[in-house]
Formats: sequence, structure tokens, C-alpha cells
Amino acid sequence: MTQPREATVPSGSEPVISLCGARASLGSRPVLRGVDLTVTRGEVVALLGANGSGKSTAVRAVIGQVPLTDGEIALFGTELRRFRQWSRIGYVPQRTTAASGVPATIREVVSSGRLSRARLGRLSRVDRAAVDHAIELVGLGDRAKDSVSALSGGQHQRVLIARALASEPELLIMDEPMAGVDLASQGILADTLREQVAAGTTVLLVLHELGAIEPLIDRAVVLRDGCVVHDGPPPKAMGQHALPGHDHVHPHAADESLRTGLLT
Ligand SMILES: Nc1ncnc2c1ncn2[C@@H]1O[C@H](COP(=O)(O)OP(=O)(O)OP(=O)(O)O)[C@@H](O)[C@H]1O
Repeated sequence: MTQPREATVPSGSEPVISLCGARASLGSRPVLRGVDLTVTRGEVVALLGANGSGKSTAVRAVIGQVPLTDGEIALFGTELRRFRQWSRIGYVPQRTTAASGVPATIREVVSSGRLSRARLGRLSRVDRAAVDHAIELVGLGDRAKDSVSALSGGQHQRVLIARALASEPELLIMDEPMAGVDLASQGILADTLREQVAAGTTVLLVLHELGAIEPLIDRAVVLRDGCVVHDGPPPKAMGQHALPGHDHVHPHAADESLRTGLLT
């Protein structure tokens, strides 16, 4: 078995996600053009970049939804193609309007996130308690029997996050969790994330702007045209100035500026 290269991993830290020279195409278009990215245990990493820079494709490649044309991905030190322990990972996809028409209750949707831990597809008492806990975490305890089709966009997003949390994952991957979410729900999501981080969960977040979760972010990786153009401290300018149309310039090294063009 070939071991993934771990060139960017600090010594002593355990890699949870490693992408090495990852290349992927959608249709005939090369979307990832040699991405190196490592997330170690307990880290909270934001994946940033302009629309179309490849952020969603990168996280979808990590969970095996987009095949690589070249390079390697490993999860918890195991090559992706051999990896089977999906209950260790919670994934919140980018929101689509199609998701809101599901005729199911909040508890049913969140329960589906626990099935990866259930034996023979049946939820035990422990499983059901974990589902209820996940619903409580996102502040929807009193709505568990409500249909998800009756929820606002922000509440719906909270359900998707509860679904990801139901398996008590060690790694949480979220694609634009705050997009289109009302301020009250943003606050609840930030609190939920803070609790997960405090409990040691490793987190990879696709974001457009850091906003309320900026204090939680250990490291930011910025993609441009399918390549990593920054991997280090979160760009300070983002929280205040990440408005559509801005091309961001912020300090990179002492005497060097980095133009991220995050939203252009
Ligand atoms: N099925 C597809 N076929 C061809 N091209 C696609 C397909 N899906 C996405 N793309 C293109 O691939 C590029 C990368 O898309 P991706 O969704 O990864 O970017 P992103 O950085 O997540 O952008 P956004 O912030 O808009 O979500 C975009 O230019 C997009 O138009």
C-alpha cells in the first residue's frame, strides 16, 4: 500500500485529511490543478476563494464524490479508495433549493445521519439519544416533529448540520454553512461549531467570508483557479471587507502583499 506524502504536516500532528497534488476535472474543464492541503487532528481550516475557484470540488473530492485525475487523497491516514469509516465524517453539502422539498420531519432527516453508526439499519436507544442531542445542539429541540418543508432557509441549514453531527463525527466538513442563513441561525451555528471545536472535532469549512466564526479558524487555505495561493493565518481583511466585487489585498509576509481576489 502506498503511503500518502505528508510534506506539509508539522511533526507530531496526525493528518486527518491530506490532498497531495490533487487534480480533477468537471466535464472537460480542469477544476483542481494540483492542490496540496493537509488538515491535522483538532484543526479548524477555512477553504476560501472566489466563485468557481474549486472549493466545493475540493471538498467533494475529499469525500469521494469527485474522482481525481491525478494526485492522492487520504483520510485518517488511509488512502481514500480504501477508506470505509464514513461514520467518522460529517458532511454538510452546499445548500440547494432542491433539498427543501423533502417530505420528512426534522427527526427523520437528522436520523438519516446516524444510519452509518446503526446496526442493520436500525437505530438503538443510544442512536436515538444521539439524534435528539444533535437536534438540541442546533436549537430545534421543540420542532423535532415538524416537517422540514415548513422551515426557513436558516432552520433548514441547522437541520443539515444536525444530520452531520448525529454520527458524532471526528471530522466535520461543511460547504458554505452560513450562506443564506439569517443572523439568528448564524449565531446558533457559530455556537454549535464552537462546542464541536472545544470537544476536539477537526473541521474543514468552505467559506466566502469568515464572519462570526473567524475566531475559531486556525488556518486559511485560499484557492484560485484550482490552485492553493495562500495557506496560513486567516486573511485579516476578510471579516470586514469581504463584499462582492472586492479584490482582497492583505499582508502575507512582513513586506509582501497577497492578492487573493476572494470574491472576484
Ligand atoms: N458539472 C460540472 N461540469 C462542468 N463544470 C462544472 C460543473 N460543476 C461545476 N463546474 C465548474 O467548476 C468550477 C469550480 O466549481 P466549484 O463549485 O468547485 O467552485 P467553488 O469555488 O466552490 O465556487 P462557489 O463559491 O461558486 O461555490 C466552476 O467554474 C464551475 O462552473
